[in-house]
Amino acid sequence: MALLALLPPLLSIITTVAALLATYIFYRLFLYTPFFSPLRHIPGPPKEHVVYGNMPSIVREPPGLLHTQWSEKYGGVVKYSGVFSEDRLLFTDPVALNHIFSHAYDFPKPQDVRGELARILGKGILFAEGDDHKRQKKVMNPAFSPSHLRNIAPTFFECTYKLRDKFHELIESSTSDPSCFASDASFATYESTKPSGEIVLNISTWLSRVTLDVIGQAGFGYSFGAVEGQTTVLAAAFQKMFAAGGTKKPLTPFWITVGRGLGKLLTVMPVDISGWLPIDRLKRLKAGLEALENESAKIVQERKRVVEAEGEESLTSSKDLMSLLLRSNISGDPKTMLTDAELQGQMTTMLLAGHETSGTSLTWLLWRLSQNPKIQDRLRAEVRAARRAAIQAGRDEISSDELESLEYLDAVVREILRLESPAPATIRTPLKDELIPLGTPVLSPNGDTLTSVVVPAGSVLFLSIAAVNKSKKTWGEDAEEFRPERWLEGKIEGGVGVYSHILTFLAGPRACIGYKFALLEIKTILAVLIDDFAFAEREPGLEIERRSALVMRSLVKGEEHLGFRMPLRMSLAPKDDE
Ligand code: HEM
Repeated sequence: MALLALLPPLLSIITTVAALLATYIFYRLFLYTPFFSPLRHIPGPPKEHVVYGNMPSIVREPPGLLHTQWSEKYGGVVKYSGVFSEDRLLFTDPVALNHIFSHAYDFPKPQDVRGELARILGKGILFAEGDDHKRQKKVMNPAFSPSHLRNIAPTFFECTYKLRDKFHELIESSTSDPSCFASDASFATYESTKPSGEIVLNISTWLSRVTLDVIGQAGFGYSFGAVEGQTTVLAAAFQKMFAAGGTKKPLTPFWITVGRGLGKLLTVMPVDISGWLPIDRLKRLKAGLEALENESAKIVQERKRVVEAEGEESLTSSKDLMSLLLRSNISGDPKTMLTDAELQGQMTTMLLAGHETSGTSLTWLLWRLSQNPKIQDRLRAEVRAARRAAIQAGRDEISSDELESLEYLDAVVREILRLESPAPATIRTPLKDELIPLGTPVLSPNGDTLTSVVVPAGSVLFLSIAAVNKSKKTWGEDAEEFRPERWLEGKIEGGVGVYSHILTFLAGPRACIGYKFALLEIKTILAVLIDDFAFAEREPGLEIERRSALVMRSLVKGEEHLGFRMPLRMSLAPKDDE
């Protein structure tokens, strides 16, 4: 009876809450953005969908395309709608971007985009914020200095030689990869008609393996043996994660909305409930991350044990980044020392940040070269001339400094990093209301000229790397073309970034700490491979699609169901006198 008496007031509370919620949703969806949002004066495309905002066309088009088009049409700051009609600000104006990146600590990554990765990498530099980040960066900087990179350059060559030898073995035994073809029948046709000395390989798998070996060896003195086909616990963890991190189907606005809602929920929950959710992808990601965390902890502990048993000298002969970190941690100021958890966080961070990024850059690069035999020839001639000079000087190989001085190699690498940035964008949110200056004013919908914009605390700022790197204003009408020669034609004006006017490695205190490592790694792998091998498309004009899955991956158009791949024809490169 008593319970029954409670029913009417309970019902009335539920009705009131539901009515308030409905009113709030109506206000957010229909009234807030056009009439009350402080961002309503910023130009941008009309909202397409009441719940999904502009997401339907963003997911329909190739990654970054709409952001590039919007910034061309509306200017360096554009307002568009995300899921739940959340206002998003797209910034491409170089002055605005410099302001945001140079005040990096006032514009951290939003909590919900940090997601699951941050749970494991939380103690590493990528997700550290404020003073923690400054302290970690100070300890880590020496490990990425040019002099230290010179020391680890031989490791880059050693790992690449293993890949080169493997490719020779596969060409000699005429072993193509059947998974590069749409069907058994098309593989059989290729096998029966192929020119002698040619094979087809999924180049992205091999480049992913070699960059894993490089970061394992140069980063931690750890041998993944990925090119040789070994399966270590760490390599298996990676495999799990990247299988989980990518989806061959484009995400629909509905699933993006669910994903964002879930991300927000997970960040506000006091306990980690992600393992209980019946989502296979999340479970695999979590299992991979946990294995990664456990193995990293073991490696760090083993290193520390050796240092404790044998003294600091045990590190002197080791050239990997972790040894250097341990050394600067021991000899540095105790106040700035990294904790064990932070050391381990750096290891998982570098494995994640420094492996597939370089691997996919190389994949896109070999694809572009496969379409451009003339660029391949010019690059090969430059590398061979440098090798001949090194051999005449009594050395086996070109030095890292000589590699750095090769102009055309440098132009090719800059061009691929401009055009095919592994990360297409990043997101930031201001901690407090901010006034962001614009280098070029934009016109608001009511005709006012805006020379700066006020962004309230908590706004979502979408910083499109792709749009900046392909801006016609900076790069000219052929901005979308792969044309390394542009880097040899004189001074480039405009753009923004820590490296070469491009945003690929971002800018300011939160720019990629490993970018010089990545440049040397990419140049080494490319120089070794291009000297020995020639690359061509599987079929002339084969269409390749881009899909953003942690990094920008490749799919063959019409064969998307077969997963991320980059099938290329490979043969021995002609000798100089041929
Ligand atoms: C082509 C290769 C690479 C690209 C395009 C790249 C790009 C980036 C980008 C865009 C960020 C900033 C992410 C954000 O804050 O939203 C970043 C951060 C970072 N990268 Fe790289 N990266 C590459 C290779 C590497 C390598 C080889 C390493 C390590 C050996 C590395 C280590 C890091 C670390 C530790 C951070 C965090 C820096 C911080 O927050 O202060 N990266 N990278």
